[in-house]
Amino acid sequence: MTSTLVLLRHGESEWNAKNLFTGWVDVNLTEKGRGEAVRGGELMREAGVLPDVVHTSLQRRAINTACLALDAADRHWIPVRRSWRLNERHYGALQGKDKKQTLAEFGEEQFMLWRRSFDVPPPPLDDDAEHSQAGLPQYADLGEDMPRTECLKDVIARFLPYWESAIVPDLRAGHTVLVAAHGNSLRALVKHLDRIGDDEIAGLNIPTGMPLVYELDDDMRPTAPGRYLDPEAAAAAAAAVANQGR
Ligand SMILES: O=C(O)[C@H](O)COP(=O)(O)O
Repeated sequence: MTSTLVLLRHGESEWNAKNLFTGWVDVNLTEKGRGEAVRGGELMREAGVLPDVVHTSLQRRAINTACLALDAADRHWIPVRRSWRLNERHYGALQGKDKKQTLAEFGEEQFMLWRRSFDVPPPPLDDDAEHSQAGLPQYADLGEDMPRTECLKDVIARFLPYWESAIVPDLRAGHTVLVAAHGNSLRALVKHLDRIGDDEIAGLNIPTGMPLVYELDDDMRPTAPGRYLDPEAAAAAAAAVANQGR
């Protein structure tokens, strides 16, 4: 038996539009981002890929993307589960900083280490800093798990327990599962599914609002490479993500 997994990065956010490092800052979708989410749902409906259950992060750009996409696919009524483990990578002291200015200030090598290396996190964000999430009610239960910065390795470490304990059981039950999340939490999942190496993963960029569909076997291994429902638009949008800051 195979099961179907659909990955959907949120549509364009207000800080994507301003080219700011966002991470755990809870910004909303832009009008364009809302349109991308609706289009993502239409693509799912047209392809007959109809989620039975949705998992989202605790961040409104992913939550609202899931609502808009599911509404467009006539699947607004399915059960929903949310976890901080699906949140965007915590971008540490870079949260709120302009990507272009950061590149100009620190240079290409450091910029890419912070943005795409596997295991180099940006400097941590102080709890009393403007863009800190420390003390927010949605994270009150995290205790020691509350990040102040993360690299992709850290994201994988906090994402995989949720994958195993919450998403895999839904897939094993035969459900088509939608995961509505973020550029780097989805890079973590794609790295795991496609067994992408720690160095190679730097080249993977996930576009906003583009459903990416996997068929998984009983061992939760992809039977074929993941396929974007609109491959041309996805390739162009992924290239735009890669070029942020330039
Ligand atoms: O948090 C952010 O700034 C974005 O959602 C992802 O940014 P990145 O593509 O620069 O990692």
